Amino acid sequence: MLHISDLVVRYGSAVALDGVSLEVGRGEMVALVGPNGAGKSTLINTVSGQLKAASGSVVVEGTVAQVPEGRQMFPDMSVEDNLLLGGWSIRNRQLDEVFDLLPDLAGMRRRKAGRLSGGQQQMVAIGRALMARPDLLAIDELSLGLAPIVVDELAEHLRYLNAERGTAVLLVEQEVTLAFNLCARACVLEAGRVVVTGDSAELAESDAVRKAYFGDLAELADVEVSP
Ligand SMILES: Nc1ncnc2c1ncn2[C@@H]1O[C@H](COP(=O)(O)OP(=O)(O)OP(=O)(O)O)[C@@H](O)[C@H]1O
Repeated sequence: MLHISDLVVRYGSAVALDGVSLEVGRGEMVALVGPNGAGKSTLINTVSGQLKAASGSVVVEGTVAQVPEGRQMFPDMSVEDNLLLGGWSIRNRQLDEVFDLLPDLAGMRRRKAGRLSGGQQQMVAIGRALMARPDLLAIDELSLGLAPIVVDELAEHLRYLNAERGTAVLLVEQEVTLAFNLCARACVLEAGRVVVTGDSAELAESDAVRKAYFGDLAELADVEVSP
């Protein structure tokens, strides 16, 4: 449902993506990993339409919504009003549907977003993106600044969303163990190019991938990868 072909994106004369091709199937969860500056955010911002391609193509069959890096709440607005901002483009706003998927949000709907914990804000950011009823959810850094237990809970919500609604997920994630556990397939980017794309379980067992791209994360070989 997402077809990226030979994509080139530049910032002025600097090339951030240099001929990237990637496919995401309907209902598939794909992780995008790689070192700092590899082009992960650039790719996701191009998929969501915030950046323009210099050449190549991005085709999405359906709607895409992004959970931006840093969550980008309106801190003085309530959780509910933050969520409603995500539903501006559809007539029948989907608050109840989002509360079904993320029940904790219902209990905090009247609270100011700025008063919430980082994990709660991330849940609001996911809920806000879901208000657009996306076929593809593009998430830039799910775990950034969050405690592992909070991240596990968010990951469980994403698994549920994927299983129940068939929502595809493109996940940019620094925590490779999390990315590989959550997503059956992964794409490794480096310096604006795809180094390897494949089954997360196989990548986790690949010495070359571990040593070259994930430094000393040797425990990856022992990670159990969910189907
Ligand atoms: N607004 C910008 N103007 C100029 N160069 C940029 C801009 N944003 C990103 N870049 C450059 O583009 C390249 C890719 O950056 P990008 O943020 O997409 O990488 P990333 O993989 O998401 O990195 P990180 O993990 O640090 O967020 C880097 O060399 C970066 O310095």
